[in-house]
Amino acid sequence: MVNNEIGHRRPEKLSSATGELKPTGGVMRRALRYLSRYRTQALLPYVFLTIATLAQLAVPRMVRNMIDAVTRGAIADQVLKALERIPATFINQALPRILDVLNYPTTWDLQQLRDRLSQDVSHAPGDLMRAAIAILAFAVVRGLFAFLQSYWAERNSQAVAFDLRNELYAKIQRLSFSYHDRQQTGQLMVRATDDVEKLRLFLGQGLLQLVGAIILLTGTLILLFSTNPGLALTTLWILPVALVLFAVFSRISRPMFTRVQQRLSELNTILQENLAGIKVIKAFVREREEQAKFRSAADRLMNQQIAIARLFTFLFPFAFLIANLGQATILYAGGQRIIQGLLTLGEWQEFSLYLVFLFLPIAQFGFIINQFSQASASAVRIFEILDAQSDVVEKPNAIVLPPIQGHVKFENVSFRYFGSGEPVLKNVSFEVQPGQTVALLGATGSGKTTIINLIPRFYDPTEGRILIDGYDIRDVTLQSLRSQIGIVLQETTLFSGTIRDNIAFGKPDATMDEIIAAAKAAAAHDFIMSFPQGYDTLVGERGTTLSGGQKQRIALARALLLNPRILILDEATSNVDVATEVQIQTALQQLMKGRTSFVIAQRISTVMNADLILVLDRGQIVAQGRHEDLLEESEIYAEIYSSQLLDDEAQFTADAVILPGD
Ligand SMILES: Nc1ncnc2c1ncn2[C@@H]1O[C@H](COP(=O)(O)OP(=O)(O)OP(=O)(O)O)[C@@H](O)[C@H]1O
Repeated sequence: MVNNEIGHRRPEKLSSATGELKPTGGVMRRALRYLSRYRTQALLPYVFLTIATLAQLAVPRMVRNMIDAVTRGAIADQVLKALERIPATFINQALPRILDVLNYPTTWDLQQLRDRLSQDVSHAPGDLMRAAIAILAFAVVRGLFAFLQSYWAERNSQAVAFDLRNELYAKIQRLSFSYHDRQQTGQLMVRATDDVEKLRLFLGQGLLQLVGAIILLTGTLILLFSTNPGLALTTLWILPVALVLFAVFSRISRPMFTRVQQRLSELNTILQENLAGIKVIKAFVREREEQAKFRSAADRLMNQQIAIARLFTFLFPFAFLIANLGQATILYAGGQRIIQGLLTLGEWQEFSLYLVFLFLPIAQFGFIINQFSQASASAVRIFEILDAQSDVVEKPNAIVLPPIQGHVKFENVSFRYFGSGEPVLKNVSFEVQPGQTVALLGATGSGKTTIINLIPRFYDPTEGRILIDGYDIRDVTLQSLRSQIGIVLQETTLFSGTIRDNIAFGKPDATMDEIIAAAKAAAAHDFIMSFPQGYDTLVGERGTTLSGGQKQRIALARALLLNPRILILDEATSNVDVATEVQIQTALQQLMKGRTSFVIAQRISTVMNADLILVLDRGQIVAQGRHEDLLEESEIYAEIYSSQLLDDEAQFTADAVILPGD
């Protein structure tokens, strides 16, 4: 038995539509690695931040110097005036006490004291000026480095977002069909845009704020304790209280942020489906219901966001209460120490300012934790995609498929879609010689599309194997395999751009002559030339709208340009008129000539001309052979022939009549 190991492989982690996965520290470490790719550039904002924070920390000390200079000068002035009014005998008696109270050496005489007091008075304006200039200088340094820090942080985080978006896009492109079968487009879009933005915000701002807050907190504590350990101790109680407060808030808010992302994804899914299916909605007059569906999703998103806003309106009053209590403690305990002569006015003010610096980082921690929660929830959602394993993987030692002849062999191929119990294909075996045309016939859901999806490895068989020119298609590189297979599906997708770009989609370096030749063979040249801009006519979302038949012929030209040895066609001509049908029919025959072609047949002519007809019934080949033989041998074929194809006979006759002269 040939068991396909790859076919059994399932994605390790299924991307959850609900995003209920728990964020882990590991994902954030991994996200940080994206930042560390930028090495020195990634460190710059942290260097600037440290300088700006140190400048910020210096300011209260300058304020203290300023106040102390002013009070010293003012007190000296008053003492000088008092000394002039008191008789010298009294002063000389009390001099040692006076010197002691003023903190001067008790051995000084009156003249020395006077000189010193005059000096204090005359120095005060200079000290005041110097302190003011220092405050200004520190403010300038802080502002300048804060600017540099923000600029580089933004630059780096944008670079990370750029990398992540590109990686996500590349991965989404690489993931197999079965992954996309299970994913909602809206979900993928939110992950590639909004989730990347959330992670970027944390890497750009949150992380920097965290480091800034840690420096500020540590610096403040060191300065407080070095100034007055006793007073510092009295303020410390606010640290644990604030930490508990913010921890509680972050715990409550974290799941709320995850729910916001889910609601946003739901809203996007509805929006995306509605935009893609706008015609169906209008045709079935479902605008009102769809609007209601959208509105209710928008409502759920809004409610979730309001819930978060409500939570945070509670946080601020609490935070301010703690800050004010801290201030009150400082004012009271500091005031007492001043009365006892243990603290200067300047130190009192310095403490009061540093207290703000103590509280600020703690308040920031609350926000940073929330930002971290949001970012890690988003990172989980992003890495889920990046880690998703494609069901169709290229072997590490895959070889390049050499130019093929087009011999195709299915050996006992069975296939089951992910999540579906019953196999959709059972023991399918057939062989096609180079250049032959294979027509696939069968009731709807019998497995025709599934068979053709296996040839370019959009899915891998669950059992059995497929050989092209004797190569197991799982042993060759996807690029070399798919580039030799041309596919024209019923539903034609054109991309925004010119007609020329669309034809050259699979071979961008094609010359204009090659493009025109392909268009002529696909019976598309004439209608293309009827547009004023010819091959430069814009199509796609904002360009000229082409008819179904025109789009199909562009798709044919696109496949023809690749000159593939194997061709896969899903015949559908129901939406075109007889003349176009004939043109397409001719183009198709042209296209199939000399190539191994697999056609999901709708037309009797295709079936009658086919070298091999595969009749499918519930995933099994119930008959195979040529038309004449099958008509005699297979009851089921005769039935399909009469019920599904015979109706086309009139059409076929009409085509046949027109064809010779075409
Ligand atoms: N992506 C998918 N995931 C799960 N099941 C699928 C998927 N695509 C098709 N199926 C199931 O596999 C079976 C075969 O589908 P397939 O599209 O191959 O039939 P078909 O013969 O091409 O039908 P039709 O003529 O209607 O296009 C069906 O029962 C279908 O429901």
